[in-house]
Amino acid sequence: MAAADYRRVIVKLSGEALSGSEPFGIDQATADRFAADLIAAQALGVTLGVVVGGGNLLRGATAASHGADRTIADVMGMLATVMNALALESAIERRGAKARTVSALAMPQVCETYERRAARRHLDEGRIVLFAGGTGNPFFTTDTTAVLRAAEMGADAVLKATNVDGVYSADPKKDPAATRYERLGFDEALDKRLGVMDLTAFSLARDHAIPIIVFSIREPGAVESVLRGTGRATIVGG
Ligand SMILES: Nc1ncnc2c1ncn2[C@@H]1O[C@H](COP(=O)(O)OP(=O)(O)O)[C@@H](O)[C@H]1O
Ligand SMILES: O=c1ccn([C@@H]2O[C@H](COP(=O)(O)OP(=O)(O)O)[C@@H](O)[C@H]2O)c(=O)[nH]1
Repeated sequence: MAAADYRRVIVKLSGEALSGSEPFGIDQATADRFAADLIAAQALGVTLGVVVGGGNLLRGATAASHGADRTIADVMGMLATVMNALALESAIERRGAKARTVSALAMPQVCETYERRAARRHLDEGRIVLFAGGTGNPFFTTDTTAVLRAAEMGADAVLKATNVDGVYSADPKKDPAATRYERLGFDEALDKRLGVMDLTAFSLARDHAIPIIVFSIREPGAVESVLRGTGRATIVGG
């Protein structure tokens, strides 16, 4: 299937990307640019769910390496994803499109609690659904959350929007000689332990035959270009 044929996708947005050129936190101008990008992608007739990370605010494993209790640190990481989702939700709504944050951690004063059927209905009705709170469990990542929600929502693909323009033979930030793949099978990604995504996420995607498209969110309009099949990206398992 060409990327342009996808009807429903889950966009995984790295938390780090939301800080824009700042070292930390939520950069409103960047949130606004992502909102514009998502709305442009939706205008192609694609229904969109978004899983946002929390790395711009807190990563559980990093906090634990500094002495925090891992499970508590992971809860803090999941709470960070809720803040990011709310920032994106309001940026999308400021532009006049409909968005709904649903959280795997119940916080009824803040947003809807994730429930599979209700979330599917929001997508069917054309709302951009922001899946917050990760899976709701420690020791998982938002990459795994994106694949999980893609399986539950009946999505055709996960679009992993990050700070690299695809999957490389090694981490391109550490190895300047690393070469970029255009396409890659799940087994190869798993066997070679290509670190762009965690192995739990890759294996869940393989089990459910959900392709993962990795691309850079730095270019404005990147989500739309990937959906049109014109953007620079690596397709894993497609
Ligand atoms: N084989 C690889 N190909 C591409 N990127 C890789 C690879 N191995 C590690 N990476 C790293 O994965 C990161 C992208 O994943 P992402 O989930 O957005 O960030 P993080 O893991 O820091 O939260 C990039 O910063 C990149 O340096
Ligand atoms: O199901 C999940 C998803 C996320 N997290 C926590 O939330 C943090 C932020 O998510 P992630 O690191 O995936 O964000 P990203 O790297 O995309 O910014 C993680 O470090 C974990 O501590 C978690 O505990 N369970």
